[in-house]
Amino acid sequence: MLKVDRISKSYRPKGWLNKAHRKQVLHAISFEWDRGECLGIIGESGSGKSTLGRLLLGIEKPDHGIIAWDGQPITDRNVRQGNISAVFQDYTSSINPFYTVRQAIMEPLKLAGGSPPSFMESYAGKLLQQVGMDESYLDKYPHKLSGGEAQRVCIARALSTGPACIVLDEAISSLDGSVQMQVLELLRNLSDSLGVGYIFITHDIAAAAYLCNRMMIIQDGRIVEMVETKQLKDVQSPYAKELLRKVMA
Ligand SMILES: Nc1ncnc2c1ncn2[C@@H]1O[C@H](COP(=O)(O)OP(=O)(O)OP(=O)(O)O)[C@@H](O)[C@H]1O
Repeated sequence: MLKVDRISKSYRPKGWLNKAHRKQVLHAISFEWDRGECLGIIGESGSGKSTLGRLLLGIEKPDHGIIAWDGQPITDRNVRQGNISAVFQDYTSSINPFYTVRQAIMEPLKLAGGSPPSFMESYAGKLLQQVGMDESYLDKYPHKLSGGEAQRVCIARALSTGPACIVLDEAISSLDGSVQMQVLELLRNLSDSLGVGYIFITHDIAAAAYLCNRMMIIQDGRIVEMVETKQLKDVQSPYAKELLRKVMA
């Protein structure tokens, strides 16, 4: 289980001559994520969603507070490995252009070490099938893939280490409408078949409602509401009500 305990984060303003105070981006964020669950983190641009995502992945450290996986600090690479992985919005820069699909999918396992090459050969094909692509893609390079296919490859790569949790940061935002729906369906099916859970970071409350069982709504780096998706229409905070109103309009 992932436990986020009163984390805060600030940044120095950009430009090293800029003497303005550090900007507080996250304020005392606390929540828990349980195995198998899909938690949506919803907020408008600049609310701190991606910053929170980077902290959850241990890419950056909070100024204060602790993020722990089964009681161990997430900043420890060994704790993250095999437990938590990520899919980002920009699938084009997520895949090394000189890697084949096979190499891209196997990259995390190779970095982790310990898997024999013969296993990785057959495993790459299996992962590709799990995301709805056939093995003919294994030797293709990323520029030959559509956006939806490239994002499926990123999902296969995120699955390769058998994580319990995948952090999806605006993972469908760059895809066309119908492809977004296909990827959402794929994520739902993978959760049902493999038991993998998600932290789904998005500005798109409708997409989150489709995939997530619970939603955390953040505004200016603060949690304003934590709500079960089935109770979404009963949100209390004016900000969450306004977000919902925009979707309904
Ligand atoms: N490395 C950084 N250095 C300085 N400021 C940063 C840095 N990363 C984020 N910020 C600032 O933190 C605030 C929150 O950014 P963040 O990207 O987390 O928001 P977001 O909700 O994900 O927005 P978006 O959906 O537009 O990406 C913004 O004001 C941003 O400029």
